[in-house]
Amino acid sequence: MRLDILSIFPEYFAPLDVSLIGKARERGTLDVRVHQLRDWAHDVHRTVDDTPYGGGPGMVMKPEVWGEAIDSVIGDGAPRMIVPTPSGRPFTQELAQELAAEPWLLFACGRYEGIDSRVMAEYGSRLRVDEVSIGDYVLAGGEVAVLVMVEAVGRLLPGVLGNAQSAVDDSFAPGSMQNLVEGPVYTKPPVWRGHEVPAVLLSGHHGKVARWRRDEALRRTVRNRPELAAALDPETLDKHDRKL
Ligand SMILES: O=C(OCc1ccccc1)c1cn[nH]c1
Repeated sequence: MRLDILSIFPEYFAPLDVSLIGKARERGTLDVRVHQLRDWAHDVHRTVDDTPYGGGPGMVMKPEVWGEAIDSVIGDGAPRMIVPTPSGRPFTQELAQELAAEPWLLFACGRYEGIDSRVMAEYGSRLRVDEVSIGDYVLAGGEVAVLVMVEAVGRLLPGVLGNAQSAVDDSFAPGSMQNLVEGPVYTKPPVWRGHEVPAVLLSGHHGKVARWRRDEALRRTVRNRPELAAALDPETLDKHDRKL
């Protein structure tokens, strides 16, 4: 997968050189290219923003700079374009899986009050353009949201995660974990400061362990995410039972 990221703070993406993503890059699974948006701002101050039409506080990112930058980065190619913004569609594990199947993603990091809307309109006629929100809060810019999405997508790529199975069992993963969060996890020692690991997990009885995990996942979902639990139809609950 090729990833292009356009930002006025390319240094935000140094973390992509480490850990899982770093290894995927070394392996060639991921080809990440970070670009300084200001390289396409030609005035002496390399200005990328201006005051908003209609008035109001803050600044808006200029369409000309974005147009030149995107044209230069994509040529006549057609990546899927993702623009992080609080007003976007929710980023979910399902969308992460969808993006993980894309051969080429272009992330446009907005700052200030956002990017002139005509940029998304201009490229929307030629590319799949999605404005995406990672949550209902406002950040200073899209960079951190891109780091979140790149990690969520990158870990789903073949060979990136040590154990491919663990992605299948992720919280929210479509299929048996849809609308469910994962339950508690444990490792050695069997007793720590008087706290014992639930006996079923030491029983070696895989059916009982799977059922216990499903029940704990349900319990935690009801406690922490009642709105998801409400979405669990009896069929899903039953499937868990049948699956076990
Ligand atoms: O703040 C965010 O993106 C940066 C941004 C982009 C455009 C205008 C203001 C801020 C964001 C919050 N959830 N998901 C994304």
